[in-house]
Amino acid sequence: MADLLSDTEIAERIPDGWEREGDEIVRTYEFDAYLDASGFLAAAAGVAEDAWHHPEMTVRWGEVEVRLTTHDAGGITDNDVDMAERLNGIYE
Ligand SMILES: C[C@H](O)[C@H](O)[C@H]1CNC2=NC(N)=NC(=O)C2=N1
Repeated sequence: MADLLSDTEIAERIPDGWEREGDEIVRTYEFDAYLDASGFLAAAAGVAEDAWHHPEMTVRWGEVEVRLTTHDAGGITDNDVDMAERLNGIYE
C-alpha cells in the first residue's frame, strides 16, 4: 500500500493545475460544452480503472471537478499524484 506523503512532499509533487484541500488534491477541468466534459469523464474513468485508483468526479455545465485521495491510506499518496498527472495528460 502507498505511504502517505508529507506536507512538503505534497507541495513539491502536486501536478500543474491541482490544489490541496485537506486529505485530497482537487482540479476542475473546463470545457466548451457539456458533452466535452462528459467525454473527459468517461476517458478519465478508463484511466482510473486501468490504474485501479478511482477519483471522485462531478460533471457540471462545461466542467469536471476531480477529487483524489487514497482511501486505503487515509490521505494523499503517490497514487493520487500519479493519477492527477495521467488526467492532466488526457486533458488537451
Ligand atoms: C481494495 C481497495 O479499495 C482497492 O484496491 C482500491 C480501489 N480504488 C481506490 N481508489 C482510491 N481513490 N483510493 C483507494 O484506496 C482505492 N483502493
